[in-house]
Amino acid sequence: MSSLTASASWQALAAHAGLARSWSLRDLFAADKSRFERFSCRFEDLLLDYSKHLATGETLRLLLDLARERDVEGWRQRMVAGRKINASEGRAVLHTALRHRAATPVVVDGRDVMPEVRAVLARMKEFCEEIRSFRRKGFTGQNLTDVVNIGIGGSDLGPRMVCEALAPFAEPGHRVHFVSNVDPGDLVRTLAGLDAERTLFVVASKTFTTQETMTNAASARAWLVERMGGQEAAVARHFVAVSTNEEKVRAFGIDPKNMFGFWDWVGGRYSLWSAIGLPIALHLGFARFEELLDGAHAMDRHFQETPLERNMPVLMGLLGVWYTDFLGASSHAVLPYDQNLHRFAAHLQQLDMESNGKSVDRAGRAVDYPTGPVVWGEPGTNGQHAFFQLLHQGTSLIPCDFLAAASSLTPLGDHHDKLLANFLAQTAALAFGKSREEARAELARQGLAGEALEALLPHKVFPGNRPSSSLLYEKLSPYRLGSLIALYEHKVFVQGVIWNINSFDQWGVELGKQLAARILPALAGEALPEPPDGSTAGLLAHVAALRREEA
Ligand SMILES: O=P(O)(O)OC[C@H]1O[C@H](O)[C@H](O)[C@@H](O)[C@@H]1O
Repeated sequence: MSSLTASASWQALAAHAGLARSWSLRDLFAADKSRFERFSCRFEDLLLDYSKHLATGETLRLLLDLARERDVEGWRQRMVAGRKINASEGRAVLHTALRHRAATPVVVDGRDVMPEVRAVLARMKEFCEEIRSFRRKGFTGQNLTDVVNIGIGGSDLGPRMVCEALAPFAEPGHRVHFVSNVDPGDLVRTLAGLDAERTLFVVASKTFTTQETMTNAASARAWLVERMGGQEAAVARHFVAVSTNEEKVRAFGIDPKNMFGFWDWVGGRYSLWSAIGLPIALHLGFARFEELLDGAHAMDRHFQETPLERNMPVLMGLLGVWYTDFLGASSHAVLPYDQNLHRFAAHLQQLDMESNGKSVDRAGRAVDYPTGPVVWGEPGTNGQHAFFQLLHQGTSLIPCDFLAAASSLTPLGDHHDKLLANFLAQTAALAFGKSREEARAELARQGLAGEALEALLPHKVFPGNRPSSSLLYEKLSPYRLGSLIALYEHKVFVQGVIWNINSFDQWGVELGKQLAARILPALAGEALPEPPDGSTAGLLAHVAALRREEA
């Protein structure tokens, strides 16, 4: 047994979970008229309603015991103080410094990192103003109207999600595009609609070695140079880089004066607050980017300063642990009833699954408890007409997060009321279901009786007790979005601490990269130094045969 599963608080939760299986949310609400007040928490205009969870006051008490026993408060302090909590890479974890808006220092290895952070922000601001005012022109003197971000993973998902979410705040004049996939279709289709003379490329890569990004960047550069009559000098006017690796940026042919730096203490999936957020600032204006940082900083302070009982990321993290480790859930759905957030789940997938998809603890020992769940989701109401059937009547327990704004950024007739009615209805339907008796009475009202009624009845029952959190805010804004993203970052952190894993490395993505590099020559018809496994060999042979047929 690991020290976690052997701990008193874990054992108490395991015993308590036995009781949870007989609870009904209808009964829990009936027994406590103030359940909503007791099981909700506020941060500014953001409300977390966690009353529709399979949890009692005792559950929360035991989960908070677990959090204290695992020293969530100590780890939190170590993270923001710049201690090297990413031990397998020997790095500090300081995305909070990127949005640190106070005048106080943040020290790593005895050095205050804030002057550098502010210096890069100042350069980003200046660059944004030059581009947005059209003072900085393209090589042929044209206005630069289109920005293409070339990056993948953390160098794509965060900025892309934020640009999509905050598009209603964008001022006209500049369009932002994102290219991530090495599939030629991504770059080819994006470039097809663009005029090279008016296009600025942002090559975004922490390492500046990622195969997809380097391949896309090289092809984009070739496209540009060709359209500029072979003049390499055009690259300096049309390419900037965002990276931690100046040497590789230089080797690629981008002058470091066109580079925006960041640091090894920023994880890729936590990097949208750094210069990786440049496309956000170019799209929305630098002031909006700063509002995003402000919102995240406010959530950082809430996370650091609020007692665990009322601490939103702590509560969300603990409820996730409750379902994953004690009630057998293996997935978690994120369902924004806010179309602006249509890429939110995609960003959270990397944030959560790359952080907590681990099966060894900090010391490298195999864990004997489930860790990070599969995170997935789509915006409502679309999901209702697709996969909600399984949420309501399937055999899996899938806790859900619903996110909704009280008011729309783009109001139109009664659309938003209908959106909210659906959000409220779905969370209630999941929690309270429809009993056999209710279904029977409904069918009888519809004129059914006897065998026909009995045959249909089981299909019409909704078991309920399907848990959800609701996150309700006034209206999406750069500030509110910043705080929502930071909320999830800290939720993931809390869970990583409980599970005693390093949430900040990602060794699991390396093997596939190594094998792809080994296999690549075979696709160009070269013999491999070592024969691949039988399946790979068979698939390669089939690719070759299909290509021969095509030729
Ligand atoms: O920014 P880059 O160095 O190009 O990395 C891009 C992405 O690829 C890697 O394989 C990691 O899995 C991600 O964490 C990272 O965000």
